[in-house]
Amino acid sequence: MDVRIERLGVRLGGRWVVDGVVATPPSGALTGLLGPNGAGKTTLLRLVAGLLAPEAGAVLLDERAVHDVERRERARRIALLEQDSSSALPLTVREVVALGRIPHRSAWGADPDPGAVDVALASASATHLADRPWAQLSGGERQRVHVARALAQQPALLLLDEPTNHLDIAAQLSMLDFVHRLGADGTTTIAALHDLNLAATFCDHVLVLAQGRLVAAGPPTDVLTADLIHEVWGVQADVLTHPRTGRPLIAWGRATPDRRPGPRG
Ligand SMILES: Nc1ncnc2c1ncn2[C@@H]1O[C@H](COP(=O)(O)OP(=O)(O)OP(=O)(O)O)[C@@H](O)[C@H]1O
Repeated sequence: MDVRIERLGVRLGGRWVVDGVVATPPSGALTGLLGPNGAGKTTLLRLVAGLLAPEAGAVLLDERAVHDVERRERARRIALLEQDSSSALPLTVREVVALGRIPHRSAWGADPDPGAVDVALASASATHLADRPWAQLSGGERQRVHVARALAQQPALLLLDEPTNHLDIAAQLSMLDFVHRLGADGTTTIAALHDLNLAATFCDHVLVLAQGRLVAAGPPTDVLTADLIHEVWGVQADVLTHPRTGRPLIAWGRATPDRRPGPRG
């Protein structure tokens, strides 16, 4: 799916928390949405999903404003994994993941891809949890299931808010690798991530937000420089080159105590 973000802005609590963002995340690729706490990442994802109405600008999906896309089509084509979306559902894990298939079912309940739930469970390293009661899972287990439910939806646009939260390192790597490979089928993914090394390893493109504004965009190798990291996060870092992947490899130094992160310029 093609996504175009045009001078997008919204105020919450009287403050512009997304402010004049212009971006075109590449289609069929994984874009990392980066920025300090409170930068506006979640708000931007909700605007792109059409869950929040902008006060300025627009989000265009395949050249149509997201609010003009009919609800059922949105439910089928856009998946949003929200942060800490927990609930006490009296369901098994397999049943929770199957909720992601509802928009695809025919009027009489048939699923056009009966294997989708199993593929999604495997992609989120959650196959072994399939028959467990959802309510009894640990935080990381629940996060795997949330990711699996979003993947089961087989969306054209996948929006992930901190999908690696609570996951152990093996689950983080295999999930991001799977999500990256979805691009080959044309899925456009935007993932808010805090781990800049994971973003550097898996993302084709990154958008960096600070105080609601877009301060940098492009391939991680161009964007994730020591200067940018210092300006946005107020942290000293050495940016090396990964010996195998050629991607940036960030070695952390110290936070600069009196540095307030903010937009560049
Ligand atoms: N309903 C609301 N009313 C007022 N302010 C809000 C509301 N929702 C979010 N904000 C503020 O908007 C700013 C952006 O929040 P958002 O959740 O988008 O940031 P984020 O980049 O996702 O942060 P984090 O990395 O901490 O998850 C924050 O300062 C937050 O306090």
